[in-house]
Amino acid sequence: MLRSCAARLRTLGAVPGPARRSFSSEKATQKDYSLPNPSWTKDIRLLYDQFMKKCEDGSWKRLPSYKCKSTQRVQNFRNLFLDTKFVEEQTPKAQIFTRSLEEGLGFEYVMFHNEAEKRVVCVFQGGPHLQGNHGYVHGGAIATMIDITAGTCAVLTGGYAMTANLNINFRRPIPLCSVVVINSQIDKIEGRKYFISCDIRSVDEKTLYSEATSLFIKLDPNSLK
Ligand SMILES: CCCCCCCCCCCCCC(=O)SCCNC(=O)CCNC(=O)[C@H](O)C(C)(C)COP(=O)(O)OP(=O)(O)OC[C@H]1O[C@@H](n2cnc3c(N)ncnc32)[C@H](O)[C@@H]1OP(=O)(O)O
Repeated sequence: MLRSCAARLRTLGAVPGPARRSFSSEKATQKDYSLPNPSWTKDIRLLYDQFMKKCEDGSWKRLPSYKCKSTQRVQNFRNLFLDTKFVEEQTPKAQIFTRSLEEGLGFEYVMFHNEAEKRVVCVFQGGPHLQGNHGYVHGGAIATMIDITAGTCAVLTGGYAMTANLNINFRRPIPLCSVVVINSQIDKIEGRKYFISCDIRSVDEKTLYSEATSLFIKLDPNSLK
């Protein structure tokens, strides 16, 4: 399976040659990485198209995704929660972890948000550099995807929040280079606490790969700096 995955990526030009690095130094920081690219398989394109159709009546929205982008939301976060010295010295080098690998090799995904249902769905294709056990996606990569999907759900519902607790049951291993659907929804809000559940299923919904519950705490500007 890994061989076919690498061959497909090579055909698509997504596997780097010896002189290229895994971590990209490209300047295209304004590129929207949630749009289809040549490494996307038929499955992720199909789901992308289905969700884009659902976006037409405004009930769902595709969420753009950047390596690093200075949006108003990011500026506000910096002002409220980071100290000035850190911002000046470190944030110019900062990049979104899940967008740091070369196209097709790591985290390929697109998220959709349904505001009325307080749900975020992420369509995810785990590339060959996310291997844990042979032929399967690493559990840490799965946890990362659950965290960012649930985290996005929390932030879009309640504002800046951080993961306080994340419990995952890994039910079935996720084959490398396959496409899965990560579904997150807010179960309960208690003050600053956002309880969010998440599951990961196969495209045909028959296989449940992972289930998770999480707690996100809405940030208090006075408690972080
Ligand atoms: C368009 C695109 C949109 C983009 C969106 C961007 C999405 C990005 C997504 C990125 C995703 C990536 C995300 C990441 O990678 S987040 C990275 C991993 N997480 C962290 O590093 C967080 C570290 N922890 C903290 O900083 C603090 O503990 C926080 C901020 C969480 C709370 O400290 P704070 O000082 O503020 O609050 P408090 O201590 O007064 O607690 C408040 C209440 O909460 C209860 N409590 C606290 N902890 C726990 C616990 N573990 N279990 C159960 N309960 C807990 C506590 O008992 C209290 O309850 P009560 O006594 O009031 O009843």
